[in-house]
Amino acid sequence: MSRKKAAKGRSRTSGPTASPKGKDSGKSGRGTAGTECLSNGSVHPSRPSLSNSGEFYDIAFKVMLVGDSGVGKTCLLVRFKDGAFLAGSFISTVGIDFRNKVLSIDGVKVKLQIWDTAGQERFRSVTHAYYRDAHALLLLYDVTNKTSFDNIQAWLTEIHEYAQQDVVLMLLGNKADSAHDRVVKREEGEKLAKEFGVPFMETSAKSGLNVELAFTAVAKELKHRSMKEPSEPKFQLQEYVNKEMKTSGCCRS
Ligand SMILES: Nc1nc2c(ncn2[C@@H]2O[C@H](COP(=O)(O)OP(=O)(O)OP(=O)(O)O)[C@@H](O)[C@H]2O)c(=O)[nH]1
Ligand SMILES: [Mg+2]
Repeated sequence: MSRKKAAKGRSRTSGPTASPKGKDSGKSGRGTAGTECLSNGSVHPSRPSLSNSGEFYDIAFKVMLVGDSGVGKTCLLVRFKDGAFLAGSFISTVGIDFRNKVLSIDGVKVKLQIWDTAGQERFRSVTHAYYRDAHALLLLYDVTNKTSFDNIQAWLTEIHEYAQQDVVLMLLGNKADSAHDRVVKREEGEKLAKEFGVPFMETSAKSGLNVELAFTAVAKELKHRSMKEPSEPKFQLQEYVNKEMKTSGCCRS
């Protein structure tokens, strides 16, 4: 539905042509009446639109989950969307999928269309096509997997190559619940994020730690960017996250 509208407004290039296999992808046409495209590509209706799940929303954005295979992208999305954890055997994502969720941000209904990408190398060319359409990227590593952390720099290079220049980016160290298996300290994540000027926090799809916060923070940033009055101060994503964040450690809350 709004995907095509949003893609039209992109400053660099058009959106992906591959047909998504997300839950709501089959239904289209509703929710586009009365919409206008902002220069940043968000769909900003002049009156509320109806999402395919039947919820009204005022503004819509695309968020993409990226990172190595197995870091927990699908689990993070399922936790956020359904409040559940996908325990048991790991089923690697094939290609790309999306789910929608409408959040209420400062009285505005913000629809996030969240794209869950496959982390496996063989699907990279598929996911590259979707980067340019994303308003925000959540880049994940797994705190129990050093390689996934070491690969963050390569992911950032890829993001700079394929995503919009002004894309909202956040680094997430997932599986923070796995204290015994942890090999990447929170401080290492913080240091890397600072080096690249990216907001950071640790999450757990298993316990739910900071999952809602990660998506809410991104939604707030996107909403502020597109609806902010010129006199309003810029939204400080990392500051907001620091204030709201819960940590997995013993001593910070
Ligand atoms: N302990 C713990 N395990 C997790 C967490 N998130 C995911 N997992 C486990 O990690 C494995 C991989 O999770 P997925 O969400 O499927 O990983 P993915 O990043 O989507 O992987 P691809 O689809 O291959 O890119 C699964 O066995 C999950 O149960 C978490 O926060 N904590
Ligand atoms: Mg997956």
